[in-house]
Amino acid sequence: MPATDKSDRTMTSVTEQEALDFHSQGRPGKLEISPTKPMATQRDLSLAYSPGVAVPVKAIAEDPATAYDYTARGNMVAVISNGTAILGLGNLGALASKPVMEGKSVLFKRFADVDSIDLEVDTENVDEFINCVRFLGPSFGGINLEDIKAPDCFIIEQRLREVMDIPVFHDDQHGTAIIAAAGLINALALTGRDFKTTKLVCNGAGAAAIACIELIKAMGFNPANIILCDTKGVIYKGRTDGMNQWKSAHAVETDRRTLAEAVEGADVFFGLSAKGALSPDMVRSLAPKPIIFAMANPDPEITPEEVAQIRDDAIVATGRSDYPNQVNNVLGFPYIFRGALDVRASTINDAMKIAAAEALASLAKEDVPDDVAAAYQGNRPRFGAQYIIPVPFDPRLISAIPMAVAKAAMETGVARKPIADLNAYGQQLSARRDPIASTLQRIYERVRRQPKRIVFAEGEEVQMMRSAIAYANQQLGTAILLGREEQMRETAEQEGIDLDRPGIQIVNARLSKRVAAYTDYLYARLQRKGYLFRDVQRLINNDRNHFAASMVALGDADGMVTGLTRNYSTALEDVRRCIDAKPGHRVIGVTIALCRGRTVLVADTAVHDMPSAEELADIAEEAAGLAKRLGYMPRVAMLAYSTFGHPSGERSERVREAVKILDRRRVDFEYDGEMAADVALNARVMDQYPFCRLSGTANVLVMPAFHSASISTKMLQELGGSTVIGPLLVGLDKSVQIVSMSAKDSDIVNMAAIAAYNAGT
Ligand SMILES: NC(=O)C1=CN([C@@H]2O[C@H](COP(=O)(O)OP(=O)(O)OC[C@H]3O[C@@H](n4cnc5c(N)ncnc54)[C@H](OP(=O)(O)O)[C@@H]3O)[C@@H](O)[C@H]2O)C=CC1
Ligand SMILES: CC(=O)C(=O)O
Ligand SMILES: [Mg+2]
Repeated sequence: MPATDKSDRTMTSVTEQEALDFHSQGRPGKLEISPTKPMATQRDLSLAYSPGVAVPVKAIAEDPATAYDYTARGNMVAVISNGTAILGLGNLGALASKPVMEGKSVLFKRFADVDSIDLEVDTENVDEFINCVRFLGPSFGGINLEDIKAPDCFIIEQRLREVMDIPVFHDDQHGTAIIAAAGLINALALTGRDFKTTKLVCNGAGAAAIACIELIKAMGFNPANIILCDTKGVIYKGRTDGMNQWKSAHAVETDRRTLAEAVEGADVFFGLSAKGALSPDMVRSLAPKPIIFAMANPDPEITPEEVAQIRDDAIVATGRSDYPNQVNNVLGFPYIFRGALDVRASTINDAMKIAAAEALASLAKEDVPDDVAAAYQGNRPRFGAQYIIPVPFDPRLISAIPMAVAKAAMETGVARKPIADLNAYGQQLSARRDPIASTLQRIYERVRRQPKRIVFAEGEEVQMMRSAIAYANQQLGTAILLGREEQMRETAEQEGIDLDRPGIQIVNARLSKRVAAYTDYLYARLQRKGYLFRDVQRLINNDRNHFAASMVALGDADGMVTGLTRNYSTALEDVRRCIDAKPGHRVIGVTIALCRGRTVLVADTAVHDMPSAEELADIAEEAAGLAKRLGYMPRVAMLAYSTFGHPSGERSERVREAVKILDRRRVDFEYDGEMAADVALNARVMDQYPFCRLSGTANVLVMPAFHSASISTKMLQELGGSTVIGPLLVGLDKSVQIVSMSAKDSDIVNMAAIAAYNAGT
């Protein structure tokens, strides 16, 4: 890892502007609420609200346990803070803590499919806080307390645990402790140490630190070998200044008084304090092969680069995602609550915490399979100093941790709804993985291994500049911004965008030495299609799409992304003047729709207006090919309004004929039709056609015409709450992707990554 200073590091992973834009773009903030039941008709309203709602009300009043059947309670966790210890930023108040709490809520959903809402409670008074939270029990299956300063957090958590009958879990304490313990188990094993004789110094004696020390002691770490420090130095027996009962419980007999004295010869340093607290001299004074967990956020007690400048025998972990060995509670809280909720645990006890830590530690020692390697940005990790703990995106976590937690809850008698079939539970857990996340991860990982040069054709657009920077920052390759440099720089300056960074190249079409080559190339293609040489010159000089597509066609770039300033079909026409279909292929658009854990590819969403039977068969082949490249086993449904001949009608004829053509072509994927969308997507409806050749519900839908494809995917996005990616252009001889005019930065970066992926990684 190159040596950079701390501020550089912060800036190279994401810029401050990127962080603000990320939070403000679209709907401000990071989460929204969406209903799980239809609310469309009078009947829906009668069921969901009065009078229907009275029935579950009475049922719950009679038997409170039925609240788990009739309401969202069982999968709902509140993330609650008063903002008195926001990360390592200190007491910045309840309101300022909201971005962190929203973030924790979305991580619950993203990683473990736990629904969550953030609640910021505007009081620093412990009793007021407790009184506010204690009455919220009926709303939630669990309470995740966050970023509340010590010692208040200890009192708050203890009292709430006593009065509430659902898990109350202070994440900064126990989440952190579980992850740190897992990392420690592995780091000790790697350095040949054990819990009994290792000497550990923990800087910080707040929420996270006290809980870490308590957990590792509960796991067998020798209490006499742990020294705790805070802002006043070593916490020794007899100290009175700045003490409280929680610190006193860990005070030791020692004549060391400062952190510098404490760390001398220590094997392990835990930092749960503040940025920069561990000095280079202190690092020097640690024992051979020291273990340094600098866990303060967002900036650690010392950076891995700083340690590397001093010694090369250390195992270093931080709380950040942009260094190896991220010891951060994000690895824990989503999965721990998943397991606790699934068995309706009344609490999260030590046995469940230890089980989670051990499961996490074991996972790091396992071989990393292909689909998991994607989460590691292409560097398949092997258990060792740079990989003591899995990354948060590791898709195995959702199976391993909740299972361990649920089992421990059952074994210790706190599970109110024990799981009878643990195998089935394991499968349910894997099904909760977000499928597109792993698909996109795979794409990003492959591109990182073979970075590509992608032209961002509308380089003067602010969104393109931001996306290009994100593309380069994510080490996907070189982002080439096409446009007038002066204009670009002026806009960049106004918007606070720094274009002079590695991975960004600016190409000014008018000044490019390649203009003549591109003009000759395009003229040769268009001269018999009614274009004069000067028409082509104008296209190359004035039109970014023609210039960019010619760059790609002549190998000056590997792929391109465009579409922000022109509608899809116009941009596609521009590109098609410069680039043909791949020999033997047909150019089509495929949209990826993700809804409720399912991914379906819909085609053709871009090119063919009313495809013939032959064209429908081609579309099926192209879409199935893309599905395979994305790692899916295609099951293609040829859609129509009718199913296997009923109702009969001329419009379904083409689709039926397309199926026969696929039969004749003997294609190597599953397909059938014609069928209606519900037959294709609903297993119970499909069962009514036992002769249907699909082995399961379809994951590729070939639409009978462009209008049905376009209308249905747009409806899915707007009404169905689906995430929709695309249309992805498939079948072109060179790699081009066109975004929609309303694309967000993240859409553009995804499309650029897909263009890079298709460019032959
Ligand atoms: N990686 C992870 O997953 C997590 C990391 N953390 C990080 O741990 C840190 C503490 O968080 P938390 O426990 O919630 O906060 P608290 O406010 O509860 O505790 C902070 C503790 O740090 C001590 N401290 C602060 N600055 C220094 C310093 N320069 N030298 C020595 N001690 C210092 C304080 O000392 P005193 O008692 O004297 O005031 C206090 O004991 C934060 O940086 C936070 O981001 C927290 C949770 C999870
Ligand atoms: C990670 C976390 O919860 C913290 O730093 O506070
Ligand atoms: Mg926290």
